[in-house]
Amino acid sequence: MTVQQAVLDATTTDLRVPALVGVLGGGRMGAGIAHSFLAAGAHVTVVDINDDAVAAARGRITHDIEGSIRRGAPGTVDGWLDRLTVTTDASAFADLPLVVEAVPESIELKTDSFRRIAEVAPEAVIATNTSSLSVSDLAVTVDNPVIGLHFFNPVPASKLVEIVVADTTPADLVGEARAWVEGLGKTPIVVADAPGFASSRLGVAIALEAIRMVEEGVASPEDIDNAMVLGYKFPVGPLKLTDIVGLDVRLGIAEYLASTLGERFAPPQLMRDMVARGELGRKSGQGFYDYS
Ligand SMILES: NC(=O)c1ccc[n+]([C@@H]2O[C@H](COP(=O)([O-])OP(=O)(O)OC[C@H]3O[C@@H](n4cnc5c(N)ncnc54)[C@H](O)[C@@H]3O)[C@@H](O)[C@H]2O)c1
Repeated sequence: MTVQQAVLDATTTDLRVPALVGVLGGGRMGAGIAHSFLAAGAHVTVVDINDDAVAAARGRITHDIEGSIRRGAPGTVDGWLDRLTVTTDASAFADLPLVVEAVPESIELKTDSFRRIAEVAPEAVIATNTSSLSVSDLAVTVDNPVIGLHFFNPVPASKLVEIVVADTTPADLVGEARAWVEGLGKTPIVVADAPGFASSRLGVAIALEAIRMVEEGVASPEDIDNAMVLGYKFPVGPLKLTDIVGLDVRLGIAEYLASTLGERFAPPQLMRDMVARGELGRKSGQGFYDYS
């Protein structure tokens, strides 16, 4: 289907997201983001780095589509796939109104990616899925309008999207982004471009205090998690969640927050020791809990 046909289609349907959406990087998050926009009726173009990555991205998105159809979403797997293009050719982003950047978390890689998007789509809104980098620092590399759209993992099941407002984000784009997120069936929260945004900052703060409590022998990991699950209705305790996210990942975030927001985010010694021992949580078989 041509771009023009797609736009024509969109004018006859009731889309609450842009009719044509690009996603740079079809990994864990990019594939989920592509799936969400497909579910909302958009035509989605995913660009990844080589043929293997393209095949893997297509596989992840197809898997998510099959899940949606199984759970009763309208249409057929093939019908959804007709609206999906996965390619290594970034010029496929030409003329798209929105490109979501979901490449790995590296400032060099992301600024380079922003420039590549701007070259082929100088008018596009660029939305970054960064979980920790400054959106304002990324935005200065291009003339395009830029905003943060911080999706959560796994994207299909997560209802939250943080809209991160950079220094240069146009005010009307914040309202548009809210409408897009609602159009995806998710709930937006709007946050300033501060380190850790809202979710990582608060989530990591609670986890660090829980780890200090284990370190000080206040209670066992199970009992600390139960305090929050049963006492405060957390769906998962802060230590179990740290195991799921990965102690190394959370250590990196804590170090970044300590360097930007101050000593209150300094990682506890127990956390450093566990990471040094390779106790990274669920993925390594051992964290605050034993998964072996
Ligand atoms: N994984 C999470 O839980 C999570 C949650 C929220 C936000 N994020 C953020 O989302 C972003 C992506 O994370 P992820 O977990 O999906 O990573 P990932 O490693 O699963 O996927 C990254 C994808 O980008 C592709 N890629 C690498 N270099 C590229 C390039 N130059 N051009 C095009 N594609 C390229 C890779 O081939 C891969 O498919 C990061 O900024 C991360 O911080 C991750």
